[in-house]
Amino acid sequence: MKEASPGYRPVTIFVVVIGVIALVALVTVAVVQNKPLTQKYKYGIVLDAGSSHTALYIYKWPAEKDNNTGRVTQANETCKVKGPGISSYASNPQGAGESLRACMLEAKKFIPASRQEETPLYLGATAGMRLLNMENASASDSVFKAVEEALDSYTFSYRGARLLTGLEEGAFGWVTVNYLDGRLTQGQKTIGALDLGGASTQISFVSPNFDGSESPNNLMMFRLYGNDYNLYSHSFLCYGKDQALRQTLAHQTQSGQSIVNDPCFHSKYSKVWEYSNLYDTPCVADRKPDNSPTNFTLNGSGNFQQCQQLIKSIFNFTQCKYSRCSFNGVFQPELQGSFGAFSAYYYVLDFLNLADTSRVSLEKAKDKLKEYCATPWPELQKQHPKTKEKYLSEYCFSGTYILTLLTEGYNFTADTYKEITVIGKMQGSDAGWTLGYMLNLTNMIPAEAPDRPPIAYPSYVSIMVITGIVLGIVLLFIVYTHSRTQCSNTQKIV
Ligand SMILES: Nc1ncnc2c1ncn2[C@@H]1O[C@H](COP(=O)(O)OP(=O)(O)O)[C@@H](O)[C@H]1O
Ligand SMILES: [Ca+2]
Repeated sequence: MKEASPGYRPVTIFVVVIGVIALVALVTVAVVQNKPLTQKYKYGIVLDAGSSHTALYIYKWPAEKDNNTGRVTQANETCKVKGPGISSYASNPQGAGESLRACMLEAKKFIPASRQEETPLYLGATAGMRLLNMENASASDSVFKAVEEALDSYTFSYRGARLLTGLEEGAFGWVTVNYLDGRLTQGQKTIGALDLGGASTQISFVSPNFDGSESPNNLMMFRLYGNDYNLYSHSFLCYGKDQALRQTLAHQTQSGQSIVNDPCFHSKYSKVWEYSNLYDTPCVADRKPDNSPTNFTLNGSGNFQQCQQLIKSIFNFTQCKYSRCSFNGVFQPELQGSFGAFSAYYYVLDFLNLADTSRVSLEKAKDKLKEYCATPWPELQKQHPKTKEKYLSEYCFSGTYILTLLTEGYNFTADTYKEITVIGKMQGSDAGWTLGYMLNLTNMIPAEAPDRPPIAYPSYVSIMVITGIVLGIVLLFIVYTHSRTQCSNTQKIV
């Protein structure tokens, strides 16, 4: 009877124990390395309240990687708020809040209900509100209040609406493009950022000798993933393309004339401007001529060179109290490295087919623009029947403004112009300050390099292979001894 039960020998038990340990190790390593198996996302919302319009961006990142590297991306197409920017609601602040409704409802539809309460919601306003604040501080306060009340009424985690400083606007644009390009985690060379808006424009880059000592107001210091950056950044208020255009118009209407022949607009183009409307911005208000008629008529003459001369007149190159300046007495260190140019740089240069700077040199761009500006307005309208008339009529001015700003203003040369990449989207996310702003406010870019994965990849693979082999041997061994025991028992019974 005793022999009938299969007696396990100590060596068998030992091997089985080793097998179980190996199995547990295998499962543990696999779980630690690959958790979780299904991807879950967290979300964040940023509203960019620009001078010309407001846009809503939704960002998403893997739920388990709040604090990890380069994983935040734009979740869907930008929602463009209908109507003008919030700064245009000075006389109807409630309207500013209500205008955001459609995009907020779209965000509610897009973000899973279970995530909405924890989803941070920010609104940042830029140069349009900076101008309104200068012009009429109580009106800008009312607009902010109305917008805050509206945003606070949604299920998201509302974290405030505020006016960004020009320095922040420039710096967060720089963070965005470098983050999306994966340049921050390993401390690679960064790229500079060029942002062109309607009311202001920003330039931001790291320059080797810039430490802020010459011009502390242009310094933004970052410590990201264990690397220190002394970023130079400047925002030129009134040098976004809409306000720059107004400056050129102001320049041409100083004697209160009723007709202006403007080289930055196409021949046979004509538009009536009200003096009160043109000068209704702090960028030119103090230059309003005393005895002007109510209106003036702008007639285009379509001449690139003359347009460039006119645009140069809005830059002041005479005074500079620093070792070097861009324009208007603003310090700018030596240009350094590559640049990414986005927002209106992209809209305009893309439309004009000048965005590929590696193929279209600065000289070629000027030639093409010369030809473009010389195209009569009716012909252009025929060629682009679907393009918004306001944009279409202004591309000659905007293109000329961009080339003049870059070369005369920032001192880009034919050589350094090639270093500019015109960017619409990067890895599916729009370039702009919003992503950098959210990453900063949610502390999603750690100051120090993040921890490595629990086990380095080569060790992980080795552990898996060795345990796999051990397990295999153990199983074979068990099967072998078991069948032998069975076999000898059978023989004995027989
Ligand atoms: N498709 C387009 N073509 C040309 N210009 C555009 C297009 N879309 C937007 N813009 C312009 O881009 C600029 C965006 O600036 P915005 O962000 O509103 O202002 P700011 O950054 O100065 O507060 C505006 O001048 C707007 O008219
Ligand atoms: Ca902008």
